[in-house]
Amino acid sequence: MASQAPKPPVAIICIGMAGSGKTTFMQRINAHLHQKSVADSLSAPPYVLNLDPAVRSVPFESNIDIRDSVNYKEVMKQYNLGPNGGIITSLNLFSTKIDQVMGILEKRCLPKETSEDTNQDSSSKIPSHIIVDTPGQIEVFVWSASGAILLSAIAASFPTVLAYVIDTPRTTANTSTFMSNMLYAISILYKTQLPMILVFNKTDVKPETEAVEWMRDFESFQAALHAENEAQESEGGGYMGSLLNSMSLVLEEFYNQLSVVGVSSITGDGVDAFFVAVEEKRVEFERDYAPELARRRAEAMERKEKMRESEVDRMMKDMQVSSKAKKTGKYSDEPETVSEAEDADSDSDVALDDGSTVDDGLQARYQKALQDGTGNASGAAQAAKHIQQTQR
Ligand SMILES: Nc1nc2c(ncn2[C@@H]2O[C@H](COP(=O)(O)OP(=O)(O)OP(=O)(O)O)[C@@H](O)[C@H]2O)c(=O)[nH]1
Repeated sequence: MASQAPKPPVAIICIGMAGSGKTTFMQRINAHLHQKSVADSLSAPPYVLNLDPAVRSVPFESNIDIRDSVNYKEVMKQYNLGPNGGIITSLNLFSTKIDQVMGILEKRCLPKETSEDTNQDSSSKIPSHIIVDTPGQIEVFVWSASGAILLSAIAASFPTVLAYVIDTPRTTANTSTFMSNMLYAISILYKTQLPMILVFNKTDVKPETEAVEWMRDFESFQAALHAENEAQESEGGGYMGSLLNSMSLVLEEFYNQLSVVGVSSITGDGVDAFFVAVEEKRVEFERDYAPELARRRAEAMERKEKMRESEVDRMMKDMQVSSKAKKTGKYSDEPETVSEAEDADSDSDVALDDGSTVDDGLQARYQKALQDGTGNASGAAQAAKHIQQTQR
């Protein structure tokens, strides 16, 4: 029986606010996938990318690390930049090497050409997941051109899922912090157009149940909001209260698009549920996102092709002008002498249906007028006769 071709790995991009626990979460899922690869011996360990140039040390080994190519401190010094400018510039420099990065990723992570040999050795195994750590300054990654280049390049080759890591105790401290974090997640979802999993981290400190309830049942969010207002003795919560109230209704649709899991990166609780959500999102990516990505890519290619064609047209016109100029030594199409103007006129004779030209037609009319000696010729013919006689 033919063995099933291995599926390409899912790329998990970990994003989240500074201190939400991205790096600890990465360490946890990395360890989980290493154990899995040893236990089932079907896949290679995960392929790990670190895209945070400013991190001092990471508690896991990366296969590709932005810090190997770009020295963040040196970038800041050389370009006289602050911390955020340094991160953006480092990402920009790294994104210029995206072809090489994707070349390595595709070589290491995509299934090899199928061979008859079913005794695959360990070197032919591919990882089941690619995991990517990103800078804590989300906006620097998500809203920068280089972040978009990196994300779209990965999503073009692999099913890609965003893991939005949330600090549960801090986010559920009050309704407005919770709402701000959800709005942030929405903006990332719409900016990246990739499937997203909300990872409520640090559940060993505070479980995710309250947050999930606020998402799934807007009445419970409104009850929490009401309780907060009462505690603060502000009736109805003023403008903020009514804004949060309306938001909770509007966001229902958004929440339905998300998978939500509670995880403790310290204890490992919820990691299995996270990988179940990743599989769901892989299916969603292939069903909904990949065709849309392919459509956008085809549109971009078409635009590029049209632009290239118009450039070629312009270039051809330029070349015609310059080859004519080469022959004549002149760079303008305007005739400069009378004989040139006559040449140009004769060049521009318009061909008629019977094979004659407009000029031929004029000649015929001219002849006819000459033969018509009875005096009933038209004014033009008489003028022509007169010219002929005077030229004798
Ligand atoms: N109790 C608890 N603490 C956690 C958990 N995950 C992370 N932390 C702690 O949260 C703090 C921040 O974790 P990091 O992993 O460095 O967070 P980060 O998002 O990578 O931070 P930046 O690199 O600054 O963006 C550390 O002190 C971690 O030990 C968790 O699941 N439970």
